[in-house]
Amino acid sequence: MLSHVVIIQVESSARVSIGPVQTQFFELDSPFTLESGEQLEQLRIAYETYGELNADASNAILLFHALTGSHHAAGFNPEVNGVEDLWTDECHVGWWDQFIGPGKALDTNQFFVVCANYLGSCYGSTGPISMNPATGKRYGNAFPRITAWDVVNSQLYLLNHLRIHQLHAVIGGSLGGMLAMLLATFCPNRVRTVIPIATGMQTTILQKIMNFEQIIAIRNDRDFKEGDYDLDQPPKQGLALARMIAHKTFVSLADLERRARQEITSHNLIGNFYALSHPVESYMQYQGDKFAERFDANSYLRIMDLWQNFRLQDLPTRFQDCAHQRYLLFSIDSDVCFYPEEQQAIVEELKAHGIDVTYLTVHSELGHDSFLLEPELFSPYIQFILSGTD
Ligand SMILES: CC(=O)SCCNC(=O)CCNC(=O)[C@H](O)C(C)(C)COP(=O)(O)OP(=O)(O)OC[C@H]1O[C@@H](n2cnc3c(N)ncnc32)[C@H](O)[C@@H]1OP(=O)(O)O
Ligand SMILES: N[C@@H](CCO)C(=O)O
Repeated sequence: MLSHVVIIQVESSARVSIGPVQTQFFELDSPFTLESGEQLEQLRIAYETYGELNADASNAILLFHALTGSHHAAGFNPEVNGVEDLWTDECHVGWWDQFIGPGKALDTNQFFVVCANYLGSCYGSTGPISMNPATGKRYGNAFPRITAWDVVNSQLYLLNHLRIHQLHAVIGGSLGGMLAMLLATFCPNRVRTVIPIATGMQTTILQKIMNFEQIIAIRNDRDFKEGDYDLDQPPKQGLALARMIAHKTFVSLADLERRARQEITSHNLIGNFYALSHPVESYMQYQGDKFAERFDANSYLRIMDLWQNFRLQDLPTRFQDCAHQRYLLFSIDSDVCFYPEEQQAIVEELKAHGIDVTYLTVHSELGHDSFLLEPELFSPYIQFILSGTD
């Protein structure tokens, strides 16, 4: 009965949208040094904010998007300056619109929410499609390798610019959860509450294999040209295949079958020996093609690279400085991208270091992407922990 009431509240607040929002840009006024020691002459971070920062800047929440998301987390943003060519209808409504707004999980009546596009991505932050000041041409393949720390560090500069020295909370799902934990453990004094969702402390062997397959899929596209492709002729087939490889780990098999309409939109032969024979093939092909229209291959490879090499280092030492933090950690029981065992390992590590953790496994039929699609499963708990006083 009680959970029924909660669900009704979330559904009714979900109708209250934050409304029109605009992309903002932060530009660092000096070169940005990457973890590798290499320097980016210019650093630009695209971001959005929702709600108002209070007088003592104590109500800020930093939200990390996942692998292919963007800074556009809530409301309606019809365009992103400079990258219109990668901006599709799918992206107009923020990817966490159901979680952010008045009365929602990240309640903008109380909190100031910041979401920034990853360094290296393709939605407005400096990345492979940006102009290289040294050559006057787009970086493309010349864009350097980046690490998870580089993404986090770039966002710390943004927080400094916004005069936010301590976050009320940092939150993220999937790869975004890894970045949230990285920030929380490497900069413990800047974070009070940590909310990682469906994530892990290091890349698993299965993820490494899946990611490697995707990297090879892009590399093998003849249009890839070792990364020196023309943006007018990008390696769409490789990117589409990469998305198909990944998508089956983001969506449960049962839900994939349900999502695929009983229709095969293209009966094209592959070579002269195989025609699409099942709606799920048609659906997967469509998902791949749709993704190839909205993402840049070099950006995808940079983000894959940082995921492949992700590992939270020196945890025993780092957690010693995190005793003041509290965690709300979520597993999704049908997740085959970040299996619940990975979050259980996080819980054990936190408990071993005396860090306060609330651990919840939500039941979903949808798989890993549940955290993007089912606000009613997460929102009441997020609201509860965010409203806790220090
Ligand atoms: C820049 C941005 O922020 S992009 C938007 C934000 N995105 C992110 O943050 C990434 C995370 N988001 C996602 O991965 C996705 O949006 C999800 C998983 C949450 C939802 O995926 P969707 O593609 O919207 O939904 P779903 O998986 O049900 O697929 C529906 C599509 O498949 C098509 N489809 C269904 N069955 C078939 C079939 N048999 N054959 C061909 N196409 C089919 C539908 O027509 C529909 O097409 P449309 O997207 O053009 O309307
Ligand atoms: N499907 C989401 C989550 C993956 O972790 C994305 O593409 O970003």
